[in-house]
Amino acid sequence: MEGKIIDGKEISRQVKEEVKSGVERLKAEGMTPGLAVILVGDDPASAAYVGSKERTTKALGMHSEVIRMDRETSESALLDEITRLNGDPAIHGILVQLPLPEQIDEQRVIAAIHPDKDVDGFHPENAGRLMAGMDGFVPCTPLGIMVMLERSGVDLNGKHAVVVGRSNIVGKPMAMLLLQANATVTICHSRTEDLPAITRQADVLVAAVGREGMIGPEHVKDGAVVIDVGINRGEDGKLHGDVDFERVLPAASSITPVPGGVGPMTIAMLMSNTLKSAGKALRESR
Ligand SMILES: Nc1nc(=O)c2c([nH]1)NC[C@@H]1CN(c3ccc(C(=O)N[C@@H](CCC(=O)O)C(=O)O)cc3)C=[N+]21
Repeated sequence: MEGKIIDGKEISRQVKEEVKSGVERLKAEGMTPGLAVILVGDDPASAAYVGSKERTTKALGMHSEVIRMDRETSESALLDEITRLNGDPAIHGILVQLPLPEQIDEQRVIAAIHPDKDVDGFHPENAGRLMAGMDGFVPCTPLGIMVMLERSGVDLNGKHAVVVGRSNIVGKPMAMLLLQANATVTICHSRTEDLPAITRQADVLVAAVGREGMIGPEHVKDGAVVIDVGINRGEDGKLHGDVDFERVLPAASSITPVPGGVGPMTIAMLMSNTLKSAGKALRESR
């Protein structure tokens, strides 16, 4: 292990370099991986994320298509767009930026994406595959966290991993991946009684609650590895994690910062999932 602060930016750079080489190999075989991102509405944070995904996709040599739809767009118009992309051979990954406006049912939209193009790993088929230990797309944030842990030399075997948060996007798949890596896993959430008593048992603590600075030193055992999934835009306009970084830092054996931790890994794994999808499409076309 190197420094105490896990450098997500640096690890994401390495992953992206590896993806870039993979893209070059596929292109030499006549296959260009393609990612389509659908953005509904004009929320500035969502627009910024989509812009960053588009830039990264192009920088790695992949084909990028961004579809911007009006905030008033109907669910059926969005479903039609997904159906078109499901049938487009130049597109290997489809991502619908969340959250969606309230007239649109997120679950129905996610279920409409072909599971083989679901590079977010949000489709129920991929969720089921993860739970069953079958190959499929794994959600980018938890997958990125596993890569960070591996490349920082964190051994999960037999360790107690505590995940705070039970979303389909982070908490639940994170718990599955940690379990697969032979950790003993506990999932905590907003109704958990005496949260600090449980998180203090964690050798590895993953905070995915969505509340700035929620995890303080009283939640952390000495020597724990602390992973901060929070992306809260503070009143100061800056990004803050779910972990009170400065106060938790002394106890942690290693810790991810925000920004520069989990966020960049999420985008890197999206690129990796898109490459994986294109590789599979190429193999299946021969
Ligand atoms: N269908 C879908 N898939 C997603 O993967 C998805 C989504 N919807 N909706 C929104 C969330 C959020 N998300 C982030 C990705 C990268 C950073 C990231 O790179 N953050 C940088 C800083 C960026 C900044 O400064 O604003 C960092 O933490 O260092 C953050 C957040 C993906 N999401």
